[in-house]
Amino acid sequence: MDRPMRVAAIHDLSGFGRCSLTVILPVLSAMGVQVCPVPTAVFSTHLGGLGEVEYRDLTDYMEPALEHYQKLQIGFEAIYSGFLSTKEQIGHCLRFFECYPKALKVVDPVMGDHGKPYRTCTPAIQRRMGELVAAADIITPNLTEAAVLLGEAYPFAPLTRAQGKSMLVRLSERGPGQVVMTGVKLATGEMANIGYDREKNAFWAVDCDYVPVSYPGTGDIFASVLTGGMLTGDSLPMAMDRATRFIEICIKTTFGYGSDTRYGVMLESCLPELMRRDVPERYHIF
Ligand SMILES: Nc1ncnc2c1ncn2[C@@H]1O[C@H](COP(=O)(O)OP(=O)(O)O)[C@@H](O)[C@H]1O
Ligand SMILES: Cc1ncc(COP(=O)(O)O)c(C=O)c1O
Repeated sequence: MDRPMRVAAIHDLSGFGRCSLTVILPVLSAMGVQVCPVPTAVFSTHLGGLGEVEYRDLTDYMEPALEHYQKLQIGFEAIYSGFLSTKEQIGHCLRFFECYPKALKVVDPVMGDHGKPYRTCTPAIQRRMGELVAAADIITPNLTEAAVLLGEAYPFAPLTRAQGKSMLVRLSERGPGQVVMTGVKLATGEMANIGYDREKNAFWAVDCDYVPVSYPGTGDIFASVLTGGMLTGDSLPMAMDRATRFIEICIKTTFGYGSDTRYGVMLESCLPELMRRDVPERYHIF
């Protein structure tokens, strides 16, 4: 190949606060993957507690941008979607999928956290997100999003291994051959990222060294490192492990400095870690 792997990244652009395209671009570039951002909206900051946000919707931009790429015969090895603010944007993501049938289709179904949908995530978006998930190869819901996709109540109690596996399998039955659930509290007391590969009939877990603080953008960093790993030769558990370990470094660094949590993790100091490409070995069979 005469160029790096290339990803169309369909997400919002939050200017301040280190989430969505603001972290996805540097993460994938550091991993040697070219990103073509397809912004769905521009926000002055993310929506997590930084006051009245200045906002421009870009739903109308998505289809013409796709047509332009098609006209130029630009190839993409992956189409990766995240935070979507209107149900029409989900239709545009599906068009990207149709136009690039060979691309790896990664859907981070950003809809909520801690048992609650985000205020922008209307019932219509929740319904259509199911269609996008059905067309995906890999999905990366947190536990809240997994429950929404399955139409179940959020499980407040820690999950047993059997419950975790059952959720992974049932999500995979909706379409995607690989499912990774993030931030799962297990009955063993661990917090883990758990994954399932339907074709290989394999279940994986990577334990997280939990830090008692929450930052915006960690889900986006997780899914982008996972995507970068999958495009550059990692197996699913290796990519899960790489993503988990990298966020852990970002979180510990940021927590150590005691920075305002609303400003996100100190990605800039941690990016060199992603370039090392050591072989992950902390994952285990779930
Ligand atoms: N406080 C934390 N301590 C350790 N790891 C964390 C913490 N917060 C997030 N992570 C890591 O980042 C991943 C994604 O974060 P999560 O909060 O689950 O995503 P989302 O932002 O989509 O809800 C987690 O699965 C975990 O690996
Ligand atoms: C505008 C916007 N995009 C994306 C995200 C996703 O962030 P996370 O990676 O924490 O799920 C958020 C969360 O605050 C957000 O407000």
